[in-house]
Amino acid sequence: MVKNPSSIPRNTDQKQFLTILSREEALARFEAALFPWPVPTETLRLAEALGLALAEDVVAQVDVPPFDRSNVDGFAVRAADLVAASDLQPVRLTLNMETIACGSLPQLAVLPGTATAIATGGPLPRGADAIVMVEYTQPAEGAAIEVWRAVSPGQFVSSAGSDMARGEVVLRAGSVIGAREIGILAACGTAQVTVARKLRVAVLSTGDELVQPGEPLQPAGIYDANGPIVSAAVTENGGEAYFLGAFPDDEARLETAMREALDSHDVLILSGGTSKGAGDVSYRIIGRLGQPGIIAHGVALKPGKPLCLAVCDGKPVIILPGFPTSAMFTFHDMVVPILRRMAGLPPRVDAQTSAQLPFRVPSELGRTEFVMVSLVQGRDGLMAYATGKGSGAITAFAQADGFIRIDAFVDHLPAGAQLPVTLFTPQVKVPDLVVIGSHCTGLDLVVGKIARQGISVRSLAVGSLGGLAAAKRCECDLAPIHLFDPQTQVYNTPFLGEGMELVPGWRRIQGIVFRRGDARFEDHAAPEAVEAALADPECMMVNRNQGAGTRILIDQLLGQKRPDGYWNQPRSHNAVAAAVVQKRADWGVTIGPVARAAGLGFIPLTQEHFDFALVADRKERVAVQAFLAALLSPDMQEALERAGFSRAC
Ligand SMILES: Nc1nc2c(c(=O)[nH]1)N[C@H]1C(S)=C(S)[C@@H](COP(=O)(O)OP(=O)(O)OC[C@H]3O[C@@H](n4cnc5c(N)ncnc54)[C@H](O)[C@@H]3O)O[C@H]1N2
Ligand code: MOO
Repeated sequence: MVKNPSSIPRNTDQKQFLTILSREEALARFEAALFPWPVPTETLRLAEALGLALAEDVVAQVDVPPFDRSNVDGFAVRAADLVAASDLQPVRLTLNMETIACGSLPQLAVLPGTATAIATGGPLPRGADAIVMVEYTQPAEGAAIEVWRAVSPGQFVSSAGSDMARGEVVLRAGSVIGAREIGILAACGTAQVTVARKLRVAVLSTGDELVQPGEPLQPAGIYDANGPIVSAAVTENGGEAYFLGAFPDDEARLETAMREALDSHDVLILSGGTSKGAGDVSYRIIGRLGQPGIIAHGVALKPGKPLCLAVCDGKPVIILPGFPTSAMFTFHDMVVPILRRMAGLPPRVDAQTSAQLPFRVPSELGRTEFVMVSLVQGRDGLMAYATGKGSGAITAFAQADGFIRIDAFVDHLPAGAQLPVTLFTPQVKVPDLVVIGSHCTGLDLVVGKIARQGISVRSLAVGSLGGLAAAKRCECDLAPIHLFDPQTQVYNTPFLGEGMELVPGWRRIQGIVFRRGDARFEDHAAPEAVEAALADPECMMVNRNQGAGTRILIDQLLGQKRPDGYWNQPRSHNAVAAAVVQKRADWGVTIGPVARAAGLGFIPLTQEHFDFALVADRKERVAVQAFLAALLSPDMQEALERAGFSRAC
């Protein structure tokens, strides 16, 4: 990050920055500098070894089962005695005077013409070669049984070593120990195993602006998301994360922290400060930490270009880009394979599926681009909606089902392209209800209610027109819309396509927001307030983007006027409120609930209709019915009113 204007780097400061390598080249160089790496091992009790990889092959020290064992309750016999046994001609066998239970050692041999009672799991007595099930016998006079079934030799007997034989390799080095592996080890009497010990990974965030979650956010502060993300991702991939905190861009302090981290850990992962800002110091420190130092700084990846990979005296040091989505993506794509190999774990296997793009996806030439996507079921298969809000947005990664890859020399993918999608989860999880269109905090209330009923909902914010297009293609159940038709002066209904029905939602009051106490607005009606704002050259507005319903309203208010701030055109209601709260603007237009939540003054302008275009074909689906019932329920109507929305009459 850049601290102050005087520290913005001039060209001469930048010669050491970013020699961009391809992803493959960067990985190959990193691996060549790091491996062979002596996997650190430790010997642990079985229960402690869960999730770790075996460092050595495990050889069975005993036979399993250790003796020939009966698999059923019945009688140990000699098969030859029963060759002629049948329903009509049962064979009589004399009983030996013992019963072999589990754990009891047989004392008497089974001689021709005799049988010994035996339980499931009991050791086979000398002389016997098969078991006859108790169901095919009945007691006979004089301590004997009658048997009316023949048995073959070995029937219902597991012979010693048939499961695992002494000396056999039962688990190979590299196997990850789960419940099944623990079963194998316990069954052959192994109490301790030598495993690759968990990698000790030091995690450190950098940036003057970073504030730890739970602390108050100062002006221009940002909560440290990367620290917790990277720590959790290290743990998820079998490492032991040590989060050392967020450090300001102070070269001396950071260097001390990095040296200490490297002394006591196997790996050091930082985030932030890898790009071009003069405050970006961590990569400079690496040069002094050990040989060979930086291996790659700059990878032709999007997101993730400023990734920095280094090896300092045998230990990897990685600087992830500061933007959380870039940090998460580069960690999963470039760092996880290295960590797993260092930890003796097998490579991660990502599941794949195939899906179609609903929209054209532009891409930057020269960088392999990874675009996060959310999957929904379309008419002819899965559709992949890009969830991109830029690498600064954390939800792009968190809400995605997977990602698509766009080659470096492709500048866009056309709408309708069928592509492989790499999944973040082992299987595609198609949600019960899909809502695509405009977003509103009121929608969160309804979705929350049905989610508590166990219905999974995917809600994608692509704007009203994007929602209608998805509804037309049958990719969603409901499209939330708020579109005003100036010709008919009617909201939403004129925009419905074939096969769609209107489900009334709620009304949102659009109004002018201002900071309380501003005499240009306080206690004025809208026309006077706008007049006062336009008359004052110091008064700064914040606009909305083209295509937003709110923008139509603002244009009506302004007529031909273009006051200062007109070209600041954020894309959301909340951004308008934030601009006014933070004094980057003095007024703007947003909806009542957002104004109220931001503590701003509010002059109502008009009521906007927020409704749903329902895909009629999907109306009878259980999840759709649950949504409609939740929407109409009296408690939901009350909750919407409490949040500042009014009923659709
Ligand atoms: N002139 C150029 N500027 C930038 C370039 C470029 O090539 N030329 N690359 C851009 C790219 S791509 C990325 S990615 C970012 C990464 O920059 P840094 O790694 O130097 O990261 P910072 O500047 O420190 O921070 C960027 C951004 O992320 C926020 N951040 C940082 N750490 C955290 C954290 N732990 N938790 C949450 N958010 C964090 C930080 O506040 C900034 O908003 O650079 C572009 N710039
Ligand atoms: O490459 Mo950066 O990581 O996209 O924002």
